[in-house]
Amino acid sequence: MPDGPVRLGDLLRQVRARLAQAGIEGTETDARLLVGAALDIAPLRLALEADRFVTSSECTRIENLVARRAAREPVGRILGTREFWGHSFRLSPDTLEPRADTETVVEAALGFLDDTGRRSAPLRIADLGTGSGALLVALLSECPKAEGIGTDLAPGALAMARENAVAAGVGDRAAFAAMNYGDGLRPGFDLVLSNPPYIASGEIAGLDPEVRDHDPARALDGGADGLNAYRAIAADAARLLAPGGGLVVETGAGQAGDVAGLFTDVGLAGVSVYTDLAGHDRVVAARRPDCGKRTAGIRQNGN
Ligand SMILES: C[S@@+](CC[C@H](N)C(=O)[O-])C[C@H]1O[C@@H](n2cnc3c(N)ncnc32)[C@H](O)[C@@H]1O
Repeated sequence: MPDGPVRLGDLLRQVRARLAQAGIEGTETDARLLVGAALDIAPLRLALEADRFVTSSECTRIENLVARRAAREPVGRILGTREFWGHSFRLSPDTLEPRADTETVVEAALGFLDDTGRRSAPLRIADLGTGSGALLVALLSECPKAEGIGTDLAPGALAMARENAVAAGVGDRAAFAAMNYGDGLRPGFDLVLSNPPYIASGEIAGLDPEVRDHDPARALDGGADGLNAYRAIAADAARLLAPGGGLVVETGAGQAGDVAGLFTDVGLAGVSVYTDLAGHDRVVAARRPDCGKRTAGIRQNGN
């Protein structure tokens, strides 16, 4: 960090160089978020103040945050919050930091509701392994008459999810409960969502430090082949879903085909795969057949 007076624009460039040296990609966004937080300036406004001088106490605050990021702590952990679907989610050591790719689950679920004309209808939604509550809160914020329940094994995650639901203005329609996926839930859900742990146990040691050292192990570890959670959810899906109800899950790299097979094996219909913004298979969706009624299938992106 600089010894003498420095302008904000120059300091931002120095922070980016320091983060790049530490092997971090996406330094522009990280630098803006960290410097913006230290100065209490919205990241998008920093460019407007590029010529102003940064005081030495401001430099110290920035240095503290940048040193943590250079040691590979994720920005969301440093700031204690992460944006998801336009809402701010507080994080704790018990919660996964929600990822932008997971918004594909929200898009697929909303596409399913729109295809069946139910986005504005009274709905029951379950989010299995809710973490920070990201998926449930996003869906409730888009579906005004829906109510939902998020489950998790981590009590700290459930407390944080509850807080996040209240902050997002959907707390009166959200409940949270400790259980193994949907084991203790009554049947009849219109939508079941999950972004479960899906990393194969043996791959966890090789993950980036941001993930391996900062996301809770329980949020990552999907067992020997990474598919344990999908087996459990598939086995309970026909019980949990109302006829015509949809199941939408996030999947990891190379897992979509296996998960689609698990869903087909338990009699779910309309099994479809959605890709994320990078073009990777990211989500598998299916529905419980609705005997006698005509319901739309779940679309693949772009169809
Ligand atoms: C990958 S994280 C997803 C968190 C959040 N849904 C999101 O998308 O950001 C998986 C979550 O599942 C929870 N979990 C792990 N095993 C579970 C189980 N057997 N039953 C319920 N939740 C579980 C973890 O505690 C963690 O919060």
